[in-house]
Amino acid sequence: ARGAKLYSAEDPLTILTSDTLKGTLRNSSTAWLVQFYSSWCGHCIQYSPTWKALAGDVKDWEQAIRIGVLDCAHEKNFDICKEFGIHFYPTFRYFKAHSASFDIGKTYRADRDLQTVRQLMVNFLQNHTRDDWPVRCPPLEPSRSADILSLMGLKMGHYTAVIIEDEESYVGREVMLDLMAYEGVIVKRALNTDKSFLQKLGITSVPAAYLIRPNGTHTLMDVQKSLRFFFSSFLKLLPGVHKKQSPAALGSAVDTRGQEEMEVWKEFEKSKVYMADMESGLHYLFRVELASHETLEGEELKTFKDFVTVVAKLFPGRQSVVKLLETLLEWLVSLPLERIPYDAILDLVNNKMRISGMFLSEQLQWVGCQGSRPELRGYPCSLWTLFHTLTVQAALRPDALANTGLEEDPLAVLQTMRRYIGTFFGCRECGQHFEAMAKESLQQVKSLDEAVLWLWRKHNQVNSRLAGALSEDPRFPKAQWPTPDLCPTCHEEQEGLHVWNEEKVLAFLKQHYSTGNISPKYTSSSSPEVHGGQNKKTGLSPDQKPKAEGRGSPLPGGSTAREQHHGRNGHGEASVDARKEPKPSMTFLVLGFSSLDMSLCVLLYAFSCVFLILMFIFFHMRSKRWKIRYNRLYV
Ligand SMILES: Cc1cc2nc3c(=O)[nH]c(=O)nc-3n(C[C@H](O)[C@H](O)[C@H](O)COP(=O)(O)OP(=O)(O)OC[C@H]3O[C@@H](n4cnc5c(N)ncnc54)[C@H](O)[C@@H]3O)c2cc1C
Repeated sequence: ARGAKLYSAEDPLTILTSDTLKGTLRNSSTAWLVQFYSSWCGHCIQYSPTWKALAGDVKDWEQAIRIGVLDCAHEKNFDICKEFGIHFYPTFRYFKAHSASFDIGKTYRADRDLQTVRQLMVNFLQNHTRDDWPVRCPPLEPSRSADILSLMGLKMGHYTAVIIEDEESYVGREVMLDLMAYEGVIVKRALNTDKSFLQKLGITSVPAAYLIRPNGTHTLMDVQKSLRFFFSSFLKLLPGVHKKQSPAALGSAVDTRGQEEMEVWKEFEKSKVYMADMESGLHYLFRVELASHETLEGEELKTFKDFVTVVAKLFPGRQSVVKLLETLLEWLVSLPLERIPYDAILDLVNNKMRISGMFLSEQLQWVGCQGSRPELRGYPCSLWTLFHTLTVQAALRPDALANTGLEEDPLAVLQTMRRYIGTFFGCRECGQHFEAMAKESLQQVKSLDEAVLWLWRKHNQVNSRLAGALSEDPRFPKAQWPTPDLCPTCHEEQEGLHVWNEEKVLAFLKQHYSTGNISPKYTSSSSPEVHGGQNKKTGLSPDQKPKAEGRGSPLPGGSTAREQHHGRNGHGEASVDARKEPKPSMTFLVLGFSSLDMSLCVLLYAFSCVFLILMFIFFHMRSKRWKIRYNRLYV
């Protein structure tokens, strides 16, 4: 279980979860801007300071529009992110106020600078109609100059500030929203189109602000700079102007329970590759990342099939996992469908048919990929590890892809990776960067060895781009890899400059990502005791037996790793894990059948009935004709 550490309860925004999201949005009196992020996504990590700063900047607007976040990498939220159709991170959704029915919101690009997003928020508010206007939001339309002039000299008991600006300006609307939570002042805006009005107020440049005092006297507002911040601060500091009591209900949606969990640090050797990382990566990829797609068809299905082909043939994993991948591949190849509901694939990945010796753990066990904080490393690290391993396996076992249609292609693994990353990888920015690198040089790769080196080179390019970024784990600084302590012979110097000895690098990569260097330590057991009735014959090879420490080892608070994975909260109550809810499948003779299986059965049953009836009619007619022809009506 990984906690939502990018944002905390101290930040001026609402942390939403699967328990609170729908209830918060349904019929809300305010509009909402929600960022669906993933705590492992580097771009989300980079963007989080801007999002927090934005939330602080518009804190006073919260009775009109509010800022929220939901971590799709938190296991508790997997299903809700799927329901909302979140495929990439970060995804920004805008939800109108007073939406009575289920609404998945409108997506827009908000990973931009703070001012642009703030102005987008103003536009969103103005998209409301009179009927669904957020109750406490002031009208944002400009006032007529005649209406403003009629206020002059009136004793109203409060200040009226008028921002005069041109049509494109957002300053007036922003100041109106900044002051909506304050008593003793009303802010209006007027456009600079009426020249005589400007003359009467003595305004020569816009934006400008005019102040009508509670006693009716009026004057130009005296601020040093004609900026939103200067106007708003001036008004907030006027005598008699103070903040209204904020409704106690605000912030009630915050739920950070279960997010403070810490995992025990697992000792590991950096010269090894860990099977637990790759299995955890496959678990996340099949059960979370791909599961956000309702169906696979066209290019997506082709990409998925090629990906399964490559992993089924090249993944040097435990027999139980390889069997699952091979079964999935056989099923995909034998199915002539052009469109596959992802639930059918999930049924297979979850082994609903209870096929013996087939199993992929549902535990996230990061070992070589564990981070010093929960939001760091994890899944993207496991994906790199998996693809490096696959390129090396393809080079070490060139016949492994025989009869798959990919056997002749030295680029098979890299092209599959490229398409997977571009189509399904949740971090869209990463996909775009990777695609740019592939476009530039992938075609130059002519052999399986060159493929291994290409991926190594590109990974190092990413490492150097991300060095010092917020997504960098301080305990695992981004460096050119392999570092001299791992491979001294890989490094040389020519005329004082560092150069790679690529021959040695290739040899090192082939050793590092070989089967012999993959440690089974910390891999989860697939025994029936732990996994509720899974088959006893898991097919583990003797050297790949998981060691004792991997089996539900105790974690802080007395919970096991498995319990943590399933979201045990801080109060010792097992939290509801919606993903674990049984899917509507039928149990017949102790076998699990999916709805797809049942539909096929019914279809086949109907076909056999029709076939038998036709056979009966055919033989009946033939025997009748025979009787008539030989005049044996008595037979
Ligand atoms: C295809 C792809 C593109 C990405 N693009 C971005 C991006 O644009 N922006 C962003 O913020 N994040 C991106 N990420 C995530 C980022 O690269 C890291 O995976 C993430 O920051 C976690 O870093 P890490 O410290 O675990 O090491 P990782 O970079 O994930 O490396 C994992 C392990 O691979 C080994 N390794 C390191 N370098 C090499 C190498 N050159 N060759 C072989 N093995 C190596 C090391 O053992 C290391 O621990 C991308 C991830 C992927 C899979």
